[in-house]
Amino acid sequence: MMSSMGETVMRMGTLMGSIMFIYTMIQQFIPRQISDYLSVYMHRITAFLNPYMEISFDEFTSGGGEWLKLSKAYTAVEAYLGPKSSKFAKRLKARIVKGNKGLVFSMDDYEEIVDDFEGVKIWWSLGITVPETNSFSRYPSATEERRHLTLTFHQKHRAIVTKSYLNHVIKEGKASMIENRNIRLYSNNANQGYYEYKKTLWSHVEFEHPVTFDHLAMDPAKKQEIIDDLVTFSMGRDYYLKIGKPWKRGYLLYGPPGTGKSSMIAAMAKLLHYDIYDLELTAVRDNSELKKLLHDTSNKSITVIEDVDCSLDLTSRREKKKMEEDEKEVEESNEDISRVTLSGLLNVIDGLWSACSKERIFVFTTNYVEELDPALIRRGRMDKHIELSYCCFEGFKLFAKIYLDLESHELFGTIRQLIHEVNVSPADVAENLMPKTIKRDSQVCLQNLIKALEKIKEDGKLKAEEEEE
Ligand SMILES: Nc1ncnc2c1ncn2[C@@H]1O[C@H](COP(=O)(O)OP(=O)(O)OP(=O)(O)O)[C@@H](O)[C@H]1O
Repeated sequence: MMSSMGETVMRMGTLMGSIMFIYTMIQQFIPRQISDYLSVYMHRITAFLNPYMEISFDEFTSGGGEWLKLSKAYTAVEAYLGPKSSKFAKRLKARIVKGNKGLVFSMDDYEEIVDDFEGVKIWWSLGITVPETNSFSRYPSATEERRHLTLTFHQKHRAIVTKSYLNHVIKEGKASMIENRNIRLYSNNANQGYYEYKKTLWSHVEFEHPVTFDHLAMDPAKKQEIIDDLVTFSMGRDYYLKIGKPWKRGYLLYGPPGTGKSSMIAAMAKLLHYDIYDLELTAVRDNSELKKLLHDTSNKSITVIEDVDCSLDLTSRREKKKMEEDEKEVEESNEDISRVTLSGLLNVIDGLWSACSKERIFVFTTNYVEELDPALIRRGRMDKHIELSYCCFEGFKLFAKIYLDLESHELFGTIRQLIHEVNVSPADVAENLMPKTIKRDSQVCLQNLIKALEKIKEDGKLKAEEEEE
């Protein structure tokens, strides 16, 4: 059925081609006025005989002057067709695209594939045009052959194709582009490119942190609760629209050093496939620069302020300094100091502009939650407070499984007891359990950990005795 429809379209094309050929021949022997008059009818006849319509997407659009720029619509359609092409097209092109996880497939030139949308058949084909130009161009891209993707469909489906199908194609295509590209880690060390257009507020690297939620040692029920919360948020577009609130969520991660706050942020980004914007608040000059920076982040992203207590401390220290020194001196010494205030920060999280973006997550981390201003972390601003704490026996078992492939061992009992008695961070457990040599000797690794835990216990006792005295 599919191929017979394809053949029908092809036969139509051939018929139209023949009619146009005959018409062109006749045109040469008849006067101009009659030819113009006939051409109106020719279009009507061809439209009547051919019930199929075409929409095409050009690979390049004009970038001003002779420059051409890659069309966003074409790229999205190409991304949408990628998986279908690798499944159905007989000839494929494969290429490596910078920032993508693997090879990117697309259909080869003059290839055609069929798509089905709510029972409507749509044909996609990839064609090439070579621009006719005799002029010499300094910009080769303007004269090179250009590709275009064309979709053909029966005109009775015009409404469904133009209203629903194309929206679906662009949306899916963009989602697939995000899905397939590597996560990026941005930081606010301004990118000082030589050229003006290369200067950006954020610079980025590919984010290749291997940690996922599977690697995080924490209470399994709590872990699952966080995963569910994140997934529900990422699918909450309609919910946020319904309740009339911006589609954003704040997480406050707190706990002693080495309990996995940074690791959890990496796992969050991996789970949702969001970019991370690591905002170093102390490097931001003032509230208006902060606003610009936040404006410049993309949707589907996590903005992180690590050790937020330290960043905001700086503000109060500066204020004290201001009182101590005379105004002029302060101005000079403050040139390199951040003037970001708490209210400035609250404004960018909650202010009107925050409603202009979608799918944004804010994460603040701190080792000292009690020192934070309540206004900063009140529920609604930081929707979920997550405490990351000392290592429990479950956490140790996860490390033993990952590092040593051990489900159980006679030394597990001793370790369970010790972990119960001392406050030890997951980072310390991981560090002391990790094999020190390439050869993984489980017995030695477990004994190393026991020694470390016993030392922590001893140190704790000594400290307690000193305090008593
Ligand atoms: N809960 C955990 N699960 C698995 N690994 C952990 C956990 N906590 C810490 N680690 C390990 O310890 C190291 C340090 O952890 P991480 O930087 O995530 O902790 P942190 O809480 O952000 O520390 P800090 O407050 O000092 O920045 C990482 O290499 C990580 O692999």
